[in-house]
Amino acid sequence: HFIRALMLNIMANEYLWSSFTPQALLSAHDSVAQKDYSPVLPPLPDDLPEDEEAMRIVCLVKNKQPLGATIKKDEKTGEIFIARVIHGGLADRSGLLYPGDKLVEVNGEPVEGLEPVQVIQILIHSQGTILFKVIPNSPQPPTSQATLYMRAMVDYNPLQDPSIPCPDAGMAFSKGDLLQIVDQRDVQWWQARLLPNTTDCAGLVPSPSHFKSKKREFWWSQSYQAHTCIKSSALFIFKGEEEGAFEEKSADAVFDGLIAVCVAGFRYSLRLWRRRAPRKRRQSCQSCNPNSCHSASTSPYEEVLNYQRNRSEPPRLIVLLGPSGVGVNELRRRLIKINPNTFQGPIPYTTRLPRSGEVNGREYHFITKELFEYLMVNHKFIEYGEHKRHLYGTCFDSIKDVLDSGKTCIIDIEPHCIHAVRTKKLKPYIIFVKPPSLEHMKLTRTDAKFIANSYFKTSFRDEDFEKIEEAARIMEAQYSQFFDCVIVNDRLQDTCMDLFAAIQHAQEGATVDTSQLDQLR
Ligand SMILES: Nc1ncnc2c1ncn2[C@@H]1O[C@H](COP(=O)(O)OP(=O)(O)OP(=O)(O)O)[C@@H](O)[C@H]1O
Repeated sequence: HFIRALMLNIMANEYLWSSFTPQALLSAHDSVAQKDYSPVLPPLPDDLPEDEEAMRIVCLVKNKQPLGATIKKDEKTGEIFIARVIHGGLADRSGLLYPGDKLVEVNGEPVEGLEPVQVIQILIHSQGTILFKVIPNSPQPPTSQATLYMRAMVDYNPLQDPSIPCPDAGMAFSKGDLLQIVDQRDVQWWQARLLPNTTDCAGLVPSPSHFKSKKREFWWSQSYQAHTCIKSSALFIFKGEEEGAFEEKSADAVFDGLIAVCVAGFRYSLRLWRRRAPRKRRQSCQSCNPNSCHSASTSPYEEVLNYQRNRSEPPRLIVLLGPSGVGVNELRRRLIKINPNTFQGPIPYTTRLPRSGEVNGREYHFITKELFEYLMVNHKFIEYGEHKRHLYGTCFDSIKDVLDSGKTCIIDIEPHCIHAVRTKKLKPYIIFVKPPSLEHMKLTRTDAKFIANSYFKTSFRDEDFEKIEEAARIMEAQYSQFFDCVIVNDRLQDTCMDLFAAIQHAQEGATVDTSQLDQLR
């Protein structure tokens, strides 16, 4: 006979036994009392019959920690077994209860013929100590599994999932959450912890295979839309009636206050294009590029690694995105203006001829239409479009040039281009610039001007703030799983500081001069 006893604390009111499904949750709140035992426990039974099967007796004393196990009934034999031991729970840490162990008695009451829910009731109504008598499952080989880290691409709520074996043992998560996958032995149900709380008891989450087999069920609030690629002919085009609102370069000068290399015309053209009603414009995109499609799947998770930058590596690409008018360009411009040796934007490509004073490779890379189209069909652009019959585009090579120079490349993109930049090489750090409350927008944007649909700079009206807020909500609902950081653009100076700190964090290991922080004010 193999008998082991363990004195554990349990508190009855902390039980999670709320599941009354056939595979009911067996979860008590207890912990190994390593040191002091209170109350003093009764002696272990010494009158065990000689012919009894090998048994293990586990004596528990209630406290606040979860037992972390589930039970289920064998429908054929009526026997009750431990179905699952949850990683990090007491059962797991004690090493005394294993999946497959047959439950014989709880507090001296035989469980034979009982339903799992009745077993749970015994536990709920138990005071002080609880004695489990189990017939151990055959010894299980120790498992050595690598811990995986995943980013959730969907929201999940176990309480709305009819397929989970035990909702109370499930773990809810939201898009963008980081999960530590601690147990993948069950192909359908993984065990995971929600980072950064690595000491918590794990919970059940659906595995990707489960997701595949259950993807039609309602609990996946799947708002992610796989990117649709368009043919190279689908450029965004400024037609006659929109032309002439500004001379492109002078408009940059008006808007940005400086005509710098980093704020060249494509940016402005792109912003004009973005002003067009979505139904009028057609998106260009890059997501068919095989190098960038790895993340555009409909998998519920995406594997991630802890990033520790090697100093010999180029800095990560910094991507800003946010609803139009929230201040993305203002923030990018300020960062680059104050730290031109640290930050830079990519030089755009264009098919138009250089104007007086413009230098190839400074304001733009001036190239032929044939070359532009060649680059386009070969997925070399993140975004591209046509303005006044000239093509403009942001090319991956321009980003690479900045990164190779050791500077941090900052770009701002439309959210549908996220997939294009999410490559292992660029390791983009995606920062969502979020508007503050309507009230704060009104307070802080009193002197601000933005480009309205008419393409003329104008002051913000209340309805513009409402549109920004609504656009931010939609963007967040659809793309938040890709955000590495969210920064609320309330007071401009504070936002600049936050942005600077976030970029510094992203480039951990990089030499970002913090003495420049004051200049951002
Ligand atoms: N935190 C802020 N406080 C006050 N004014 C701000 C703040 N952020 C931005 N602004 C001002 O709001 C206006 C619009 O900002 P900006 O042009 O950067 O918007 P955007 O997000 O880049 O939009 P788009 O890309 O559509 O042009 C500018 O006048 C800018 O100076």
